[in-house]
Amino acid sequence: WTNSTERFYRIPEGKGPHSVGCTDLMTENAVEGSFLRLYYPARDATDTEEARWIPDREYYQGLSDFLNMYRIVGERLFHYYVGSVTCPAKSNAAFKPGEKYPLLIFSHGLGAFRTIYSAICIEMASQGFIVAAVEHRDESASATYYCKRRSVSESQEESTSNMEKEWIYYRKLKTGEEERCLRHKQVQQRAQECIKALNLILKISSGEEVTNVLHSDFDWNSLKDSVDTSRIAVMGHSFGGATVIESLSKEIRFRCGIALDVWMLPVGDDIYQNSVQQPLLFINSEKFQWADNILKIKKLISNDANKKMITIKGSVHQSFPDFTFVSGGIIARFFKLKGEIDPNEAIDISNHASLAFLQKHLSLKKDFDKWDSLVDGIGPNVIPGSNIDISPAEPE
Ligand SMILES: CCN(CC)CCN(C[C@]12C[C@](c3ccc(C(F)(F)F)cc3)(C1)C2)C(=O)Cn1c(SCc2ccc(F)cc2)nc(=O)c2c1C=CC2
Repeated sequence: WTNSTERFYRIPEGKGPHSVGCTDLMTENAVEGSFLRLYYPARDATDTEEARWIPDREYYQGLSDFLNMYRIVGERLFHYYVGSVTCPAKSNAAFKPGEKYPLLIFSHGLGAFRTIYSAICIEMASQGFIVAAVEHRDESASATYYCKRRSVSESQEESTSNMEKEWIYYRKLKTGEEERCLRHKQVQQRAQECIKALNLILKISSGEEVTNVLHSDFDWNSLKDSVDTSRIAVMGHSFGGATVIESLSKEIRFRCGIALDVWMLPVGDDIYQNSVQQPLLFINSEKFQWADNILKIKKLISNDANKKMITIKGSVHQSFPDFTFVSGGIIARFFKLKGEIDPNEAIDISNHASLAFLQKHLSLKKDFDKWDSLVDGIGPNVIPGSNIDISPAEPE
């Protein structure tokens, strides 16, 4: 939330050569369907307006639940402070045809949902990626929904659309419930949803007709032959980082992965038996990580030159989601939404390292290799490996 001096806090625009559009896609009228926000290179358009950052008020209710606030308090606070925030992508703007773009699948964190990593997704789209930010239905999102077809009798007049939104809210851990077990089950579902989203986007690129149960005037046929099917990667934050690891181990078409401040708890032990062959970049914040988590990352990296870890100095866990840009003052400090490093600087380091890593492992023909040094942890505010000391304590 911004007080008067910070009213200019906005989610940063993409810095690449392309304008960015975004549109929502939901298939099937069931929880098993796909739900994603697509960010894509768009034709320059002045007439289209920016997309709403948090599109439904139920997301505020879900965030209140997740943050253990009373819904009537949280819902109004969020509506008042961020209800009018837009993300710097043109809603349903015309897709820019003409080249095949690499594809990025993005997986959100615990208590998050598909729209709140727009700074990362918009930057990637502006640099020439098609980005599908999936919304998980594993009850780890603050809120999500699917469209249930209303029975004929209920939909009174023709005018009211015969679709109603069936909301699924964040599932808290029950007392006595073992967290690792729940999160391991959820990460499997999350990986399946990333693979389903991949198949859906490939189906659209192949020219097949898909039904979008969310009626928007976006022309999905314009995406025919738009995806470079040999250049596909998966990216995610925290729980979404664990989803990256699980997705790589299950789907070889994901050529590489990027895990932002990964939460390793949900990852099963089988992963450490060389189940991840693809290149993998871990980009950590300075403050979130702890020894056990770093140990698991190191076990996964173990002497594989294509698996790397870097840490952004002065950053925090919330340096990756968008709240770090739209918040300020006491709230930002109370919830640790910003680190010592300027939020824009932190996200630039993360995005530039990501682009250099993607160029290398997707053999892109771009100039992202100018940021190669960041992937080796060389540059301002970045270090190789982790700042967490895990050397086993010397015997007293
Ligand atoms: C409350 C008790 N506890 C429930 C388990 C939540 C504890 N918590 C720290 C929080 C998230 C916090 C947050 C956000 C956003 C505002 C806002 F006001 F700006 F909206 C405020 C306060 C509260 C910082 C996290 O869960 C951190 N975390 C996250 S945060 C992802 C997220 C969620 C909602 C957002 F709006 C933005 C980002 N994603 C993960 O995958 C994992 C973890 C931890 C392990 C795995």
